[in-house]
Amino acid sequence: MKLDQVQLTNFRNIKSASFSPSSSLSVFRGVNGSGKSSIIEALYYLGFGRSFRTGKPSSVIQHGEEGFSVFASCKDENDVPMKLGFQRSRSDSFLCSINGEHSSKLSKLVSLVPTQLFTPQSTDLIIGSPSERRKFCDWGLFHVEHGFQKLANQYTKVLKHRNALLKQGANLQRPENRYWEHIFIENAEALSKKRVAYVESLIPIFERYANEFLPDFDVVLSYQKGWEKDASLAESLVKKSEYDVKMGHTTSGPHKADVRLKVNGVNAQELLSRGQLRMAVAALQMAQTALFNSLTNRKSIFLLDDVGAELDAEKRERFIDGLLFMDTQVFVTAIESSQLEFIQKYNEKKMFHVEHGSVKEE
Ligand SMILES: Nc1ncnc2c1ncn2[C@@H]1O[C@H](COP(=O)(O)OP(=O)(O)OP(=O)(O)O)[C@@H](O)[C@H]1O
Repeated sequence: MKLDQVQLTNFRNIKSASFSPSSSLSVFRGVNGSGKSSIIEALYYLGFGRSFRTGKPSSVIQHGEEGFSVFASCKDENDVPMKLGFQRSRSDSFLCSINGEHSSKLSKLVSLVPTQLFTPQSTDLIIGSPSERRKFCDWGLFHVEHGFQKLANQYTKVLKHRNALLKQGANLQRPENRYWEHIFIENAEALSKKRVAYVESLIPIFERYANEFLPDFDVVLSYQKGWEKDASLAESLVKKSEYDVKMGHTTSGPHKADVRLKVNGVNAQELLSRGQLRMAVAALQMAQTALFNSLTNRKSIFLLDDVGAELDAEKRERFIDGLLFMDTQVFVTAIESSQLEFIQKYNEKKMFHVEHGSVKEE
């Protein structure tokens, strides 16, 4: 999917803006507060239906206005034109639209716009909680495996049910609860199997990028299933049954899984500098992009906000080179053009100047 026209209305300081991005690289330049990140945030809405900067959607709506909208026309993989949109109002309701058809279901829209984001905060993928890494893994699965979302939703439902039983002090090993335990294990193992297979496919691709971005380190990626290594989930649940009742929730299962990154044998954050952590994130996202391309034959969108922050010029160039090589549609923001001198070499690019919420092609 490539966006060829974008229209924003009442989005933060952008009253109304319309631009035609390059199918390859689009660069947005402007001073602090001009509206660059808002453009990235608006595009992110098409890929995720939410902001990456705030959990309060009303903060995104322009002061004094009732709602914002993001519309894009694009071409799908078979070059068929499509019109996509996302609107949100202060009453907290949202509406997605695909070729003029409105819906309050997000999954169809976001499945059409596979998007990844890299910002100075992206190191959270490594130093943040395991849920960040599960989300990363599930993004890939959502976009490559039809039916994955249904499986993940089903698991969340049965987990909730199991936790409710635990809160009531129920012993889940007793015969009257065996049915629920069976359903839980079945769903948990199905979800876990998908994740294990996905990370296994990702590892060799990631290692290639890690060698390129962090050549001085021995970087190892692995998946931890969320229960004892050498036991089955059923065995772990039996072992933890008393503890789970005491805690009032389930402490084994894919909701406790993690994707670990070890560098020279220790956790990545113990050894890598902030810039190196960013490079590790870049390698993970490049690997995800490459795997997505090879499994789906589709192309994705990559948003790079504030690319100058803590990535040296050579790494910035390597990152963007790699993404463009994979035919990704890349959107980049930067304050200074000096941060992106290397982009002179790309023939296919568009430069935009952002000033007080207005966007002009240069
Ligand atoms: N709901 C809103 N309505 C109107 N303006 C807003 C709203 N939310 C934020 N702003 C303003 O929008 C402007 C653009 O912010 P944005 O983060 O997009 O800037 P930026 O160009 O990325 O800046 P920087 O280079 O500092 O990161 C800021 O001046 C901000 O105060």
